[in-house]
Amino acid sequence: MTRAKLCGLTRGDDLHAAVDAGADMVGFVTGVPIETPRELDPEAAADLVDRVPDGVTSVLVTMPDSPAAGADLVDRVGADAIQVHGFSAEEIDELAAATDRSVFAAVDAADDLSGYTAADAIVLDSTDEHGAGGTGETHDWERAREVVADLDTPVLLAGGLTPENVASAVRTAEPFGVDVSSGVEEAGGKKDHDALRRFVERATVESVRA
Ligand SMILES: O=C(O)c1ccccc1NCC(=O)[C@H](O)[C@H](O)COP(=O)(O)O
Repeated sequence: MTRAKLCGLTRGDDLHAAVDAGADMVGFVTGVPIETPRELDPEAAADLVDRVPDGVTSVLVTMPDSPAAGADLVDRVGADAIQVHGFSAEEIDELAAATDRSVFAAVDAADDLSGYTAADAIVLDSTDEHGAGGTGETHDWERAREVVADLDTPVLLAGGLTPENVASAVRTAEPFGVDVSSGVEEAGGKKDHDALRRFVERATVESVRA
């Protein structure tokens, strides 16, 4: 069954709704050098991470200055996994060596991914000029399908997914999982609880049919 990662959570009631909707992974954005309504300070992220139930993977989403800084931050926040945007394959190697948490490499779908072998998962995203995610932009799902087929590493398809398009995305790319943030918001940083539920339902129903 396709896994669902619900990302950019900033409020306790949104976390609760994401878990109730059936999220496999929940993401919290901390330590990014761009303006985003989804950013939390590390203490607020740690507080939400503490409230993630067993069986749901907590993910720190960040853009650290160095692999060592990423390893320190994920320890401080206490998340199960660290998702890093904007790192080269060599920096992902260093991060994986510096932490015992899972490492998700968030990369632009157009990038060469062959070197990212140390990552536990690839988040295949649409990124902005800084390498940041949360863009709400889709990318070529046929190319994503080739990436999924070529890599041994699990791929989370991200970028512009919504409750309306996620079934088609899953059918086309057949990823290990899907990742959404802005497509399930009622306003910047605030999730629409009905959209969270519909997103997970449609992502997983489609994968059962496939
Ligand atoms: O959400 C942000 O503002 C953000 C900023 C900097 C780095 C990453 C960020 N978000 C990552 C995600 O929320 C998701 O992993 C992914 O990019 C999907 O975003 P969306 O296209 O909004 O569904």
